[in-house]
Amino acid sequence: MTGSRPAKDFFRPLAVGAPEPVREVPARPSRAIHFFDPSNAKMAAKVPDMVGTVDVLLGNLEDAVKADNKVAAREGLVEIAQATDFGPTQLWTRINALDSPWVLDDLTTLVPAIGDKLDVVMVPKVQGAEDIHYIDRLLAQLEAKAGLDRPILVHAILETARGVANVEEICGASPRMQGLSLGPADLAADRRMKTTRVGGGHPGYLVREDPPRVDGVANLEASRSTYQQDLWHYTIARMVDACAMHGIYPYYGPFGDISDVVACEDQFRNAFLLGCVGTWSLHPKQIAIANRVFSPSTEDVAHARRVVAAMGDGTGAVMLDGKMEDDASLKQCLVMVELAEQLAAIDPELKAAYDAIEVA
Ligand SMILES: CC(C)(COP(=O)(O)OP(=O)(O)OC[C@H]1O[C@@H](n2cnc3c(N)ncnc32)[C@H](O)[C@@H]1OP(=O)(O)O)[C@@H](O)C(=O)NCCC(=O)NCCSC(=O)C[C@](C)(O)C(=O)O
Ligand SMILES: [Mg+2]
Repeated sequence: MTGSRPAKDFFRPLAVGAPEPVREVPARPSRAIHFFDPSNAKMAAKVPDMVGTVDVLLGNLEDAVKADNKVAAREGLVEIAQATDFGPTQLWTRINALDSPWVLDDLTTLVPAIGDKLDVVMVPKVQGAEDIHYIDRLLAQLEAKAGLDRPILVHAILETARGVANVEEICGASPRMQGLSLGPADLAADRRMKTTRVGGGHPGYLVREDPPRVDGVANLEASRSTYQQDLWHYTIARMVDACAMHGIYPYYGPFGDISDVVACEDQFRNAFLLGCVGTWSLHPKQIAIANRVFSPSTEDVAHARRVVAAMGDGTGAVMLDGKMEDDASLKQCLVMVELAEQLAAIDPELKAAYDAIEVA
């Protein structure tokens, strides 16, 4: 069984006339998912000029949009999407939560009006496979009615303890599943964690080095180094495994301290190293950080290409710079090389940088 459907039915459209589900989620670059509030005139005005500068533009309809502006945000998104040629940039939306009074109108308005331009619908506060099944069927019905020829994909935000506990079944609930993001603010609240920040670390979450000992007696008065730990490590790691298992993509999420660009970059890089393919950008200045962090460095690409070249048919073990490389490290390097190729295809600056690498 795949989700609650037998394997033979998993890739069948869920409504007569709906497009065929995808067999494999396309690996489209999505280093930054840039959030904007379509009801905010100043933000909305900036969107057309952001096309081509960011991998994903996301019209946000849920939290951070005032209740009084929900209709204006929905209508604003329709207007922007109809008036804009998005070129290589993907258009996503975050709909309101499934238990909210707005979500049904979000979907029944957006799919007929701009379904042909929407790549992904992000669903907040997903608790389990049943939430994805609901969206899956509804999207199929709306796609069929609108005569769409490709399915809109679904991205779930992990922001409840139940969602985290059910993460594997959420990822496998539908062929529409494109990926997952961490929702650290709602998740912290739901878990009764004691951080009031939107993502990022916390100075209280640390380990301390052992006290020095003199003649076997600990000197508890001595000053000792402490090391801040990552509050989100467990959840991101679980998310990465669940996504990899199902062939879909994990993303970090929001970093709310917009002014702290250094810590933002660190948090993004931790997620990149653990396997995430991208993150969110809440403010234009976070786009460059995400693009930089989620693009392999030229040093990493150069090393990866050297290993690929040195490994010949891909089997056996070789020494490079005093280090052993073998079939498995080759696979690690291929991850880097393939990502670099995908990004070079849409980012001319990166392409030039990667093309300039000389394999020693
Ligand atoms: C943080 C805020 C309030 C600072 O907004 P500001 O106006 O104070 O910033 P600024 O630096 O003064 O802005 C400079 C210029 O950039 C514009 N601007 C500013 N931001 C954007 C943007 N995103 N896109 C396009 N343009 C933007 C802004 O309008 C202004 O334009 P101007 O020069 O013409 O005056 C603002 O950036 C913002 O509202 N960002 C989006 C916030 C958002 O989407 N939050 C929801 C996602 S996080 C979340 O939901 C949690 C989660 C996952 O659910 C869970 O963990 O549970
Ligand atoms: Mg949230």
